[in-house]
Amino acid sequence: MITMKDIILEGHPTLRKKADKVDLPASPEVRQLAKDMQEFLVNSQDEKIAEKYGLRAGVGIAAPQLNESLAMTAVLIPGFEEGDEPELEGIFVNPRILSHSVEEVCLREGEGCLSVDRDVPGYVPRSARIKVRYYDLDGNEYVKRFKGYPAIVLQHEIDHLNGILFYDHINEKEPWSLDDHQYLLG
Ligand SMILES: CNC(=O)c1cccc(C)c1Nc1nc(N2CCN(c3ccccc3Cl)CC2)nc(N2CSC[C@H]2C(=O)NC)n1
Ligand code: NI
Repeated sequence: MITMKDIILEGHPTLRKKADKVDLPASPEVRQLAKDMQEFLVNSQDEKIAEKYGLRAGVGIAAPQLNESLAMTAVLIPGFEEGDEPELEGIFVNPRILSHSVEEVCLREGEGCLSVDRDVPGYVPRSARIKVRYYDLDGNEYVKRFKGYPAIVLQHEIDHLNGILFYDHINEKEPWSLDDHQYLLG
């Protein structure tokens, strides 16, 4: 199982690389990596398992964070109530943002990242709505639109595939400022 020692931290060069495209249909190794990434997210969100193994909770993880420079990310955003089906769950292979809104949203509390083990305060402006083309492990193509928290999480994870970290987007001079096309979420 993946634990925090497997997740590389800022300063590691792989986090700043553009990840390679995944050959599809995916090899058994890539399928196993995808499975391990999904399992990590489930474990990280389970209070008992997270506590037992010292896992930081996440709703997304990208292969480069495991020092695998591959364009693949796993997302698991739980539903609002216990027992609800997830708000978003899946493996996104070779994702590409095809178009996005001018309007931007920020998480009210800022963002955290499994590869950044410090607090970096400030709003992280992201497109409020995105249209994403991606593939599944068998090579089937999908084009879907996302908004709200799922859109934020997907942009955070797709950034990892392009060597971008969340704090690259924070306004250095006024980290908690918003201009007139930026809104708070949540
Ligand atoms: C500095 N202030 C903050 O971080 C911050 C502070 C407060 C609130 C938010 C909302 C913040 N922001 C933030 N909180 C999250 N989690 C909230 C808790 N949750 C979780 C925790 C426990 C069980 C199950 C779950 Cl689900 C896991 C996810 N996740 C992200 N990000 C940024 S996009 C990718 C995503 C990610 O997975 N990061 C590791 N940001
Ligand atoms: Ni991250």
